[in-house]
Amino acid sequence: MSAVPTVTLNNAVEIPQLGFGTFQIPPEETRGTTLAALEAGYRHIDTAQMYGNEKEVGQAVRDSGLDRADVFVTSKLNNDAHAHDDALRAFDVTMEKLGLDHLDLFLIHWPVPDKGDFTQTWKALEQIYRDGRARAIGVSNFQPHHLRRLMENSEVVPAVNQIEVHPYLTQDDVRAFGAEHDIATEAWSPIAQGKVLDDPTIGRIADRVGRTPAQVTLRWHLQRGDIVFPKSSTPQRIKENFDLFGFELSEGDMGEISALDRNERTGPDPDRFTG
Ligand SMILES: NC(=O)C1=CN([C@@H]2O[C@H](COP(=O)(O)OP(=O)(O)OC[C@H]3O[C@@H](n4cnc5c(N)ncnc54)[C@H](OP(=O)(O)O)[C@@H]3O)[C@@H](O)[C@H]2O)C=CC1
Ligand SMILES: O=C1CO[C@H](CO)[C@@H](O)[C@@H]1O
Repeated sequence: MSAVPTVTLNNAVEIPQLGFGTFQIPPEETRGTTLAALEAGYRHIDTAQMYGNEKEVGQAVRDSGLDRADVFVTSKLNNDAHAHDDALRAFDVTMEKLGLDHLDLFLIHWPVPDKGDFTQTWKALEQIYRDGRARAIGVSNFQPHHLRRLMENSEVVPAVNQIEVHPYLTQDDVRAFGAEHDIATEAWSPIAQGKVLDDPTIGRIADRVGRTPAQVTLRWHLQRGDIVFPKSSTPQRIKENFDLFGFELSEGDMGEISALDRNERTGPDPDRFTG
């Protein structure tokens, strides 16, 4: 099994560049599916209060027999808990559900406008970070204007910004802003929930390198330097999506895939989403 590279976050914490996503895995399946991912070699699990499966993710991590220090666990704050004290309480509930003594990364899930000022929410996350209860804190679905406002009103720079990125939505501007400010980009829905897998360009490259369209797409993300966590409930795909380290895409392949950008989202637009 090849070792997964890590990305060094702006506070020196190391995060495995390839992880496992758990959105839409029903709670009753989450323990088994997450254990299958850990068994396949994944050491980074992405969940959220919104996904309703934190308890089962925590159960899988605890039942895996792995050292806690060897598994990187992320969760995200719900949109209805942005008030400062609500955020602190919601974090406590997350930790109770997970049954873990600390979290590796805690994110503000969305910069929702009507649920309180996210700079106040961020102060709660800073407190959690300073108390050592989360090793790193970050945001999700923030546009550069949200990040600017956050950084003007806070001390800790977010370690990551988790945004939708895939070949049909390459997000060059948000990623460039992150790179400039040492905020790592995490790419959610990295295969656009399957929508890019029938793309003829990706198919042609996959045929040429002898890999699947999903592997080619995930490899494209890794070579761009982003952090990814594809979701699958299918045992064979869980393994397939982890097997990304025995091949490389050429500069030409990378360029062709990046040129597929058509600014097409599978999820909500952060400037319109109200939670
Ligand atoms: N911060 C945020 O706002 C968001 C964060 N996320 C995070 O990102 C993770 C990944 O994104 P997600 O939206 O789940 O979408 P993905 O892009 O990871 O796609 C998942 C879908 O693709 C299918 N699939 C997975 N692997 C393969 C494969 N090798 N071949 C063919 N089909 C495949 C899965 O089917 P099957 O399961 O049946 O195998 C599932 O339907 C989430 O699970 C979540 O952790 C996601 C959305 C928003
Ligand atoms: O994490 C998430 C899962 O997907 C949902 C629908 O796209 C998002 O709203 C949410 O942020």
